[in-house]
Amino acid sequence: MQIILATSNKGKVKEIQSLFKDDHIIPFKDILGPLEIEENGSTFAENALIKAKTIFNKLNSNDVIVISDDSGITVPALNNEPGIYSARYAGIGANDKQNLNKLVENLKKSGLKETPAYYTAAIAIIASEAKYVMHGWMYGKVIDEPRGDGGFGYDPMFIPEGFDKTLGELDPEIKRELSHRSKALTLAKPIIEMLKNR
Ligand SMILES: O=c1nc[nH]c2c1ncn2[C@H]1C[C@H](O)[C@@H](COP(=O)(O)OP(=O)(O)OP(=O)(O)O)O1
Ligand SMILES: [Mg+2]
Repeated sequence: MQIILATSNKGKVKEIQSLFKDDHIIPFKDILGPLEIEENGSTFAENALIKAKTIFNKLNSNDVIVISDDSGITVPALNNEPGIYSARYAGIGANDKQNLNKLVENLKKSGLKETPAYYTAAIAIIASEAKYVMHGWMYGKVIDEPRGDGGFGYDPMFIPEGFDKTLGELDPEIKRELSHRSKALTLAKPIIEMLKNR
């Protein structure tokens, strides 16, 4: 049984592999090469399922477990932007830095130096005759002056609840314990164990 990760995001690969130290988790690119997947769902869960299903179908094997992650940041004071559009906030094909800069600009335009925000992760698992989605959230605030270069994406502007440093500045171990991704993957773990052993 192979465990395949249906993501092209290196930051996610690193975090997910570090949460599954005892398993060999293979990014799909190592088997299928690079692939663009259209994420046209209207929720994190739908998009996670689209990614996992696309890779599961391409692999065409009953002997794989495919895991995907669809995630993003939501800022209630900005009409819940960017939410499921986090990866394309500054336009289709935008990189992490451009997306972060766009969120910083929009905070400044609204005169918000800081405001509550949260990350959501939907983790989908697809295997032969099996389909699951789990969610996790991390609450905190975003600031209009990004700090640090740890993590990825919007991390330099996100301060988790109970801290005064951004995820760009904090030890990666703290994100590993608290993140939306780690919470959803904690729920995913027993399901993956069951699928490995069935
Ligand atoms: O822990 C996080 N720390 C910082 N930023 C984060 C995090 N989690 C999601 N994000 C942001 C990055 C990206 O702007 C969007 C995810 O978009 P999303 O489509 O799920 O991922 P992606 O396109 O980078 O890779 P892929 O679809 O191949 O999994 O939310
Ligand atoms: Mg994506």
